[in-house]
Amino acid sequence: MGQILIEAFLKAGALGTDDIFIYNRTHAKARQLAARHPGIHIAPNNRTLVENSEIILICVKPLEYGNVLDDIQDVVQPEHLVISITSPVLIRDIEERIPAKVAKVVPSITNSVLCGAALVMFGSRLTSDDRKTLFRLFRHISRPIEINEAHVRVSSDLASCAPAFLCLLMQRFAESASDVAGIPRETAVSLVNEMILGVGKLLTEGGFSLESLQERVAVPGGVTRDGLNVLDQELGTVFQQLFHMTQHKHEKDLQHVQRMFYEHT
Ligand SMILES: NC(=O)C1=CN([C@@H]2O[C@H](COP(=O)(O)OP(=O)(O)OC[C@H]3O[C@@H](n4cnc5c(N)ncnc54)[C@H](OP(=O)(O)O)[C@@H]3O)[C@@H](O)[C@H]2O)C=CC1
Repeated sequence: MGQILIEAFLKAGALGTDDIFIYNRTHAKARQLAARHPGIHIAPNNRTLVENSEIILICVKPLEYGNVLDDIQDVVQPEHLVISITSPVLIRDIEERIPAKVAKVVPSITNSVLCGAALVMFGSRLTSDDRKTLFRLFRHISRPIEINEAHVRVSSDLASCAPAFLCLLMQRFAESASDVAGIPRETAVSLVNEMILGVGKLLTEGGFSLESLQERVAVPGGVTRDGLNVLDQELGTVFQQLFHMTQHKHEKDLQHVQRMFYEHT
């Protein structure tokens, strides 16, 4: 995600390569990224990165947060803006460990094409100017939407996991078309891909809502209306089950991450 975010900010012209310092545990990965974007600075460690930066994005897996905060806690200052991109590490737990202003922004792979939402949550130390700075930065690559941290899991499901969920649904959709009606799979996939792009535009730029688009396409007694009825009946509680699973996993992850996190204090 760190790489995706850097490349999105560069693509959008929000930052120049000279503005960016990176550090990665496996140094070769940082070198590869810097080689692709000459001008990016490679820091030798997390401490030096912080000493050279105003805004710091932590893009490691949840269980690595403790290590990164250990690395930086002596050098990070109250004026630094530290942004976490992970759901199960709570803002208040980071604030307890470092004196910086802390925010959480959960991006989505859709941000790599400068689309989709970024979920924004503010810690207690950000001023209104800091909030504007953060929104301005992420507006270059996404539609930043402020959410309550208590809803981070379900919001991430909808904004960040959903590209994968939707691709599975669309894959099944195309495969079934091929199985039942004999259309070549590649043709079915191309039709579905183009349709999804069009639906995205209709919902974001075309003035349609989820409901009004269904109404617009489905005429009473027509095949779309019958298709909607089949979907309505057969989908049952599948999405409720999905969200129960992610909520349950989030609770377990929170407990696990918090245990690991406080082992570092
Ligand atoms: N994947 C997604 O779509 C999304 C992910 N996220 C969040 O982003 C975070 C990262 O996920 P993702 O990019 O998929 O994970 P990856 O494992 O692909 O990337 C994590 C990177 O962090 C590096 N790293 C680990 N420990 C340290 C350390 N102590 N100091 C410096 N670098 C370190 C790893 O280096 P090494 O090469 O040595 O392993 C690796 O390159 C997660 O917390 C996830 O929840 C948020 C939104 C969407």
